[in-house]
Amino acid sequence: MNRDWTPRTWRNKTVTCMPDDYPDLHALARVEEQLSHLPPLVFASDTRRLSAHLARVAEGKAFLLQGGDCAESFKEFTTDNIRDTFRLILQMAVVLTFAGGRPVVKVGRIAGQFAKPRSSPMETRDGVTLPSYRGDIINGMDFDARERMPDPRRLLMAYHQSSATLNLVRAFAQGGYTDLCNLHRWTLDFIASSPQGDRYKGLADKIFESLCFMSALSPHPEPHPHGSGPVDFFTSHEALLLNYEEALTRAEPASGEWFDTSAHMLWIGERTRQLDGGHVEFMRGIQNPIGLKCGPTMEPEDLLRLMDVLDPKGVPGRLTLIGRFGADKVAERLPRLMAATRRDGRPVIWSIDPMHGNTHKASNGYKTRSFDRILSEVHAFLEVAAAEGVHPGGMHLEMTGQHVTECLGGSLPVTEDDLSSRYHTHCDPRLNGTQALQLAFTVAESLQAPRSHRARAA
Ligand SMILES: O=C[C@H](O)[C@H](O)COP(=O)(O)O
Ligand SMILES: C=C(OP(=O)(O)O)C(=O)O
Repeated sequence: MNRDWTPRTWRNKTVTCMPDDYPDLHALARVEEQLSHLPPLVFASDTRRLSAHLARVAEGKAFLLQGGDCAESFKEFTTDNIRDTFRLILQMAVVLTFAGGRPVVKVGRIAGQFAKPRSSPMETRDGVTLPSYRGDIINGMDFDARERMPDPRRLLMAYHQSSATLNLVRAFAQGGYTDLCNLHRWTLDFIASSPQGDRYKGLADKIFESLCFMSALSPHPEPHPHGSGPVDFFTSHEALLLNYEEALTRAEPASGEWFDTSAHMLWIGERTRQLDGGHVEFMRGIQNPIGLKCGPTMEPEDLLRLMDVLDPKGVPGRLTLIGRFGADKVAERLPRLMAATRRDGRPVIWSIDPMHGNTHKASNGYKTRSFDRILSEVHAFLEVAAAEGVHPGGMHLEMTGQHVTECLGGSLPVTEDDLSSRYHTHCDPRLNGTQALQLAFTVAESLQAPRSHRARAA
């Protein structure tokens, strides 16, 4: 246990990307106090179970799929949105499990992903400058001076929405709500129109046949003919707003160890990973499994020093390194980091976020990402991992089950002209359901190849 750490020690450090313009600091302190008495959102026992699953990923015996909204919002809080994201993660997991022959650990960017780090604290439109939108837990998205003012009541709203979201997700997960039949229906469109259609179709058909076979064996008839019973599904978000995280951090009665009960897994963003900063200070003391975004400016020495603070003993499953370099930089920047961790020997997980290094502005002004570049970064990650002899442990995606038009391309191509039709994200562009599933199939193919070799060799 860290004797010099408490949930508040981050307050003695410099923090970046947190709002410092609350108009009423007493109101903020009252809300923090209120939050600290509210029930935990997740239990330490469930968080420990995720750590055990992640330890298997670290051993190369499982794969981590982490995905969901860029930013959850109060406006888009509907049963359909939650159900569709949950179902999409399950469907992708089936594809990856079938192809990779390894269990997939399912972690949503959900039930707490409300705070966003921004490149610029201010935004100017038509000569008017206001504070940037920082996520619904801090301020509002409308370009209006009142909305853009940080409001502490939003912390409570985010807590309650997270609680309701968790309630729904637990019900889906426990009720065996998997509806995997849809996998086949969902794939049909993109399989038909994709140049790689036949390859995907072969895999989709095999999966569907296996699901039908399992269904025939199942002693449970309707209502979940192709469900696989309860599933383990975990939540995660970026630990950006440290006063919120502090208020939800509690000592486990039996062990006295500290758990951040706002989510099972938390991660440190690319903009807040300073070794001596408040975010690293906070994260070093909690027992939750943690993620660390690793971007193109990170040097091997930076990474090893961060590992010394965040995972000094090399606990399997404790630390997931989430690369996010960009398709044009990954092949140059990733190998030296992977080589450094391999030489170091601590059993970290390597995962890839192919979203955050691949954002650009379309000619019509929309912030977007190209599916081809996303795919290219994932492929490069798999190739580098193979060359370095490191397990490609996971994938971290901004995605939604909704049929949005936010990222360009895919086999049912979204064009620049389509972007305006269903662009609903509150911050960055997400893969839609079809694009996300196509990505899962493509990765599955790569994971399948070494497995087929193993099977033939046996
Ligand atoms: O999701 C991540 C960040 O919050 C986002 O990429 C920042 O975007 P910005 O550069 O528009 O501020
Ligand atoms: C802000 C994010 O990513 P990054 O820190 O990698 O930019 C994110 O994942 O929401």
